[in-house]
Amino acid sequence: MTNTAHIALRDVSVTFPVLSFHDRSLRSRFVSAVTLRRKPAASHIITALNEVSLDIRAGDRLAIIGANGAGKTTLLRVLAGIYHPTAGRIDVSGRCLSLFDLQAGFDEEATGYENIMRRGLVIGARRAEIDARRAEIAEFTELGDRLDLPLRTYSSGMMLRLIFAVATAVEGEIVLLDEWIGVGDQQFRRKARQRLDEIVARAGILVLASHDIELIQSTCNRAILLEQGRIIAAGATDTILAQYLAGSGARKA
Ligand SMILES: Nc1ncnc2c1ncn2[C@@H]1O[C@H](COP(=O)(O)OP(=O)(O)OP(=O)(O)O)[C@@H](O)[C@H]1O
Repeated sequence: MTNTAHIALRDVSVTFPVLSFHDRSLRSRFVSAVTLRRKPAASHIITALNEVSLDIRAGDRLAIIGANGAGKTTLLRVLAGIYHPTAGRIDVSGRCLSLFDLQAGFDEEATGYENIMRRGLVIGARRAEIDARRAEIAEFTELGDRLDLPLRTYSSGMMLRLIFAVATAVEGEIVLLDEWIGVGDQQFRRKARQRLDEIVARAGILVLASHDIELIQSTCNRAILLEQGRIIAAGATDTILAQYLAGSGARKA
């Protein structure tokens, strides 16, 4: 299953039209209504990704590197199908397992067990698959009877255990990840890291968006450097990391 995964992006751009506070004000909406302007025009267009072209093939462990706001999360969301490109084209062959956007799909009032299903569906699993793995997921969380209680009664560490257990029980040929390795207490963290290593080893493609240099070096064999939504460098991990670190040093100096 691991050698057919492939992702191709051609000139992919993602823009967000943003209304300022003024545009959203009652007065502005009233003026729009009486002048029959349907919607106030967006006062800013934020370009989160700008003509990104990229091929990711089986065996690639790709790091997405860049400063805050460079477009890393946006690119992960495009790969996961959460955002559609405003322009350009994306082709993904292979099943994506999205291990980012941690809070998505959870309901505070639902029990741990109910949330296992909700979250599983959000990250791309099928209902039957989650049902079949329910006991295994529950065991991995080590939360026992607390899984019958509503999520609002959980500590943040307990919540992370649940998120992690669901995420890593699902198979994916393409694994999309950001830097949330440090889950839970020391004992759980060891177990989590081991589980994550297994998933990455099985996946055809790993895409990791991170600021964690050590994690990138130990996990990835390729990297791209994003700046203001554009790929400004691509190549071997060490080369691209060196370029990024030299650039961020220069920015601070
Ligand atoms: N929903 C949105 N609406 C408007 N602008 C957005 C939205 N999401 C992202 N942006 C903008 O797009 C750009 C890229 O954001 P993104 O979250 O992809 O950056 P990032 O590289 O992941 O940053 P960080 O390292 O800080 O997490 C930023 O300028 C951000 O403000």
